[in-house]
Amino acid sequence: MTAQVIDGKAFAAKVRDKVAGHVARLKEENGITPGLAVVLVGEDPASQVYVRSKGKQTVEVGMNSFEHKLAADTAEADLLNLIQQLNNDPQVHGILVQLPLPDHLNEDLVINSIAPEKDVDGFHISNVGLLGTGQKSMVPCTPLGCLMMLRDHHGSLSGMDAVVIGRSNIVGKPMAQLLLGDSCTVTIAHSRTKDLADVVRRADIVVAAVGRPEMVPGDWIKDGATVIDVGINRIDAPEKGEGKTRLVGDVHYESAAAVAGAITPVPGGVGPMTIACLLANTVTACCRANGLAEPEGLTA
Ligand SMILES: Nc1nc(=O)c2c([nH]1)NC[C@@H]1CN(c3ccc(C(=O)N[C@@H](CCC(=O)O)C(=O)O)cc3)C=[N+]21
Repeated sequence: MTAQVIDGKAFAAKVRDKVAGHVARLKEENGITPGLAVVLVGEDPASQVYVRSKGKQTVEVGMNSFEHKLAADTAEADLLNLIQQLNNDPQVHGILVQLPLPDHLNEDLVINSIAPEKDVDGFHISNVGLLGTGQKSMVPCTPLGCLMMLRDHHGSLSGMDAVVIGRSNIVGKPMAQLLLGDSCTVTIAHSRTKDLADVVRRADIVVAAVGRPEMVPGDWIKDGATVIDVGINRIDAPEKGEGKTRLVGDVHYESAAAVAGAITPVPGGVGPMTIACLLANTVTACCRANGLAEPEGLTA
């Protein structure tokens, strides 16, 4: 089987169009402009590029973007103060603190100081608990984007065998919760899993989120399975010239695409959906904050 390519870039553009429509309606009918605040601590160049692209897309869908860049040696109390200000700012409906934070800052403490209803990353313990108990919450962007693509491709996921490789709080665990919520039989595999190849071979849906370049080979994939590749790994590409690099996923694309039923590429798969879902979560948060009906098809 040669896999159908699930075009995350095109899907993300559709999600952004929907978001833009809701933003326009909020402005026109309610006089409200959704706002997203992004906090970046430190000068990591990759993070800077990424924060810039989030800000640009936020403005493109008609929302307000508030960027806060803090020095790498910012004191924890100062960061907590800023978050408190954003929590209290009625113009700000979503708050994202770019991770990872410098070592001297307590990530859990910082994340849990964000007002849960403004936590558009869905990382606050309240949102984690709400998701785990099937209650309305803010859902982490990357798993939400993966779920949207899976639902779009399959319609119902009920009864399917899903294997999530990776157990991070950011992707693996919430992804498993979402799949369970859609009535999949879910296995969470990780670095200590015995016979990982056999576990993956049973899966109708494979979500790879480990951050190890091309670690899942095609011969682990069941014929016709759907493969969602969350990994974004930059590796050397001497074939492109000296010092050149390229992006690869956690899945070995060519060999997996030869057996899978459908697969997401890297780049152009999960990555663009993550940002689109961040915008979607911001609109959802804005509607909830104002007691308005929330947009359909943009939440889990
Ligand atoms: N609080 C927080 N929330 C995050 O969601 C978060 C974070 N911190 N820290 C950093 C990671 C990374 N991340 C990416 C999202 C999209 C692409 C993306 O769109 N990638 C493009 C390729 C971009 C390129 O060419 O480099 C693609 O896959 O097609 C990449 C990386 C979100 N993160």
